[in-house]
Amino acid sequence: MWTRELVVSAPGKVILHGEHAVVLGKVALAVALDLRTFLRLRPGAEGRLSVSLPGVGVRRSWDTPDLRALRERIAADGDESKSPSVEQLDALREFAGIAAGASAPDSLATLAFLYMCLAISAKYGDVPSVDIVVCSELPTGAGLGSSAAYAVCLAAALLMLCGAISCPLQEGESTARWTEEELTLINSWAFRGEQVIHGNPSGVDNAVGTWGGALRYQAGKITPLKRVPTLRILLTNTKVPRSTKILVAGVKEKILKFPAIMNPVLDSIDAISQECQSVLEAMPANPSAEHYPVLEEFFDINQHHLNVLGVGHPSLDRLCQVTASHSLHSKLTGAGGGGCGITLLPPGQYSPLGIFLFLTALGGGQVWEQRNHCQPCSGSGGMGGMCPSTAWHCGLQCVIQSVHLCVSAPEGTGPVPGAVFGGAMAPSLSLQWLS
Ligand SMILES: Nc1ncnc2c1ncn2[C@@H]1O[C@H](COP(=O)(O)OP(=O)(O)OP(=O)(O)O)[C@@H](O)[C@H]1O
Ligand SMILES: C[C@@](O)(CCO)CC(=O)[O-]
Ligand SMILES: [Mg+2]
Repeated sequence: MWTRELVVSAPGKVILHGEHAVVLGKVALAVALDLRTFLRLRPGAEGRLSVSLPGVGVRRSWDTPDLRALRERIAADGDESKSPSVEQLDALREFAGIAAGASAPDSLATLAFLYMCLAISAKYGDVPSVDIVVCSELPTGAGLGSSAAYAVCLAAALLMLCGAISCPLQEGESTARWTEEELTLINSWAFRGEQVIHGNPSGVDNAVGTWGGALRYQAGKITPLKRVPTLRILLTNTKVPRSTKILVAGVKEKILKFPAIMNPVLDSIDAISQECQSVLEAMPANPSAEHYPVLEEFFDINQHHLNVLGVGHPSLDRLCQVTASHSLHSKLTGAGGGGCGITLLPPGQYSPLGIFLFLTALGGGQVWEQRNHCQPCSGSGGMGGMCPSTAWHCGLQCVIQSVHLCVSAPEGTGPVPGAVFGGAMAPSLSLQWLS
């Protein structure tokens, strides 16, 4: 099908409002981040399928006849148009030597890979003889949609290998994207990958990973936001590990235990998302300061709600306290329980140096982190050709916290180090040549 190596890449995301409530059908607002996951595809030895996931320490290789036989075995245990069944996942675990109930990153990543590979090839084609490497700029399990970006890349690559979607990249082109129809199919399979990793995903993360940009998501309905103002958001990684699957299950339990208490909280989060959307769409491209107090209050109220749902963490409380002492407002983003928080930065008030100075209080010293880039390049870097180059945010070495500044539009206030999210700049799923 192709002669040169290909790279599929998908963005991570930040949820502004609506995490957890969106699982129960409420509205969420989310934007794509310019931190991406990259999947490299290379033709493999005939009859072998190899996968390497350096971010989670996986390196596996299987004979394709064995995978075909496994595929036949699990076909009877599930409906191909439906979600992965317990029986199918049990059979895949047994095949891969994964203990029942294992939820370590490597186990879930391998299971999602096997499920998607076999389910997609059963429906559209044959098990491919291919070499796959996935690496990411996103921290794993920190609320930035690493699982969804992984699932989106896998879905796109496997569907393309099986001929269910085109290979849109032509010689002479550097980057290509799939059609809306193809993206819809990719998104639906990425959702299934998320089901393997998350248990009960809403679908918002894979939607952002597929389409990029800024969007409103509710019960499977994806609506791009009409106008996205330039917002500066500070992204702070508490580095406290957590699992979205466990946090989502915990919220479900709480709702079942106290429905009369918890349902109004979910309704209130829904209202925050909707009000926030109205404010964002009413803001001009370069927003004046008057809208910020409202957005800040939304952050505060939602953060309290998320604590009520049981997905807070002392590290996130600390982020809120430290930023509040500088009159800034923060909330968790993604599943919570640690991971990342976001802080709204009103225009013109803080320079990167100013932010560095007050955030030292959070980390007790150095707060900026070396960011790993794994842009596709022709070098023979550590990740099998996806050469990880490095850059220092603001030139300051960092040990404890990772911080990204985000803006949503290229005409934002000067070159800001770190991540860019939202609107026109937010890149969607894409396909490139490796060299
Ligand atoms: N680069 C990667 N390679 C392979 N698997 C990955 C990669 N990144 C994430 N994963 C899989 O996704 C899991 C983390 O997903 P999880 O949903 O808990 O966190 P997240 O997606 O980063 O955060 P959130 O869901 O809150 O946005 C890991 O345990 C691993 O199985
Ligand atoms: C916590 C959650 O709402 C967002 C995780 O990024 C889960 C989901 O929507 O699938
Ligand atoms: Mg996830």
